Amino acid sequence: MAATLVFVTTSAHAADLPPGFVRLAEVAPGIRQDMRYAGSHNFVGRPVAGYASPACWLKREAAQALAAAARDLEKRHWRLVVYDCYRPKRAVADFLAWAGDAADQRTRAEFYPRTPKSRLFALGYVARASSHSEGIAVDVAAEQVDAAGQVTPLDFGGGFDLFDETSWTASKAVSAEAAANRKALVAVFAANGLANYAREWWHFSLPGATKAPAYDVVIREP
Ligand SMILES: C[C@@H](N)C(=O)N[C@H](C)C(=O)O
Ligand SMILES: [Zn+2]
Repeated sequence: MAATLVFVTTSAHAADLPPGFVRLAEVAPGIRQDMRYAGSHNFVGRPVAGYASPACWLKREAAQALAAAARDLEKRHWRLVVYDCYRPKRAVADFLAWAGDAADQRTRAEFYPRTPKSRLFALGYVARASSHSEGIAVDVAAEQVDAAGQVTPLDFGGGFDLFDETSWTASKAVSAEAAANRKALVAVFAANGLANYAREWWHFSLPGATKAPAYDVVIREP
């Protein structure tokens, strides 16, 4: 009887995710999740369509690559922080509608101070067909955690989703420390099969998995 109950629970749980997807919390519980599009601290300024729960879902191969990168970075006492993982297609549609509303400039100072919001798609800062929707991309930074558990933010030369040229990974406009941190993150991710996107130091994807279909399953945890 107990075995039957366990089977039923597991099946219902797994059915909520697109096929081949896993919850990052189950693969790499040590990675901190700050799922920005499920809340209001993002460039849209409110929860984005499709994010009913603040959870990181990824294709299994991408989650495993991310977990391996996180293990390597532990040697530097870095802990990864993910901001976005799988992104439902309806979220991209929400981004597009937001970009077309020139009257709403509420988040400009933090996220696009030098770039018109109408140009964010054309300039490559937001994709119409995103590898996030395939579950093979992740937006990520890192923080330093010392032996006593004290957390110190690392300088990457600007925040997540700052849409301008200072966020280009090779930008010369950032400090030497920020440039070195970007380089270290990119090197460890590359060693684990995750490629950086040159216009966003925080965006990585698993290129070997690009045949994956895009999904529109809402992120909703039981
Ligand atoms: C919107 C930003 N976080 C991002 O992920 N940009 C890339 C280009 C994407 O939308 O796939
Ligand atoms: Zn991204």
